[in-house]
Amino acid sequence: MRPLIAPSVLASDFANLQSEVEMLNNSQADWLHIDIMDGRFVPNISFGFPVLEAIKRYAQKPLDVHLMIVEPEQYIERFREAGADTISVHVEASTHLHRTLQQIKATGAKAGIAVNPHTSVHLLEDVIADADLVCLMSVNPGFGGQKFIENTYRKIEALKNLIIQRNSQALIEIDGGVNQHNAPLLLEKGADVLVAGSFVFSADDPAQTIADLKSSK
Ligand SMILES: O=C(CO)[C@H](O)[C@H](O)COP(=O)(O)O
Repeated sequence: MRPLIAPSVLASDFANLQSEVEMLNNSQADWLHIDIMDGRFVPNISFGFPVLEAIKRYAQKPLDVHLMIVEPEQYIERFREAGADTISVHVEASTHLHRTLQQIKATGAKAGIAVNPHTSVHLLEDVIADADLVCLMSVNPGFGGQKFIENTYRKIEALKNLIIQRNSQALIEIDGGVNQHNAPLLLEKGADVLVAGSFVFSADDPAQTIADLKSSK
């Protein structure tokens, strides 16, 4: 099956956000990946509700919102109101992850779990059946343009096994350092969704780069 492609808006030109979103509307992108950083969970601050609402005004595709924030449960409803279609919270930031996944679903959004590179996917054993998506970080979160961490391939295999064992419907999303070179092996190992920021937005032709990723095999 062809992968879902979710370009990361973090790497776009914020001074021309409307035209960047329109480019994505006219491309083969499936979702828009939106990174929310609070300067506490990660050592960087990106943007918040007003920018998400602005993106939503122009986006014709689902918004896949990745919360890199502490106490994400405090803001779930507001992110949904601002336009999120999928909301992913970090397992490392969620004391009551099962409850938070139900809270996300109660808003009508899809519920995702994001996992840092150092965190074992086995921690998800008892919640994987409640997740619609697992976002495996293939860089340490906080910044675009970092080098892909090779151990991610092994984690995809372990996660895929867990999903099968627990009869979960969760999609596996890979986020960080994704490019045309590592995409084929990521898909072979079991990835369903590829997030790509700098690889897409630094290309001469971002829409063509998205199309190339979409036809990776
Ligand atoms: O979550 C993120 C950073 O925390 C970004 O989505 C991710 O890094 C994608 O950017 P790039 O493709 O440039 O690595």
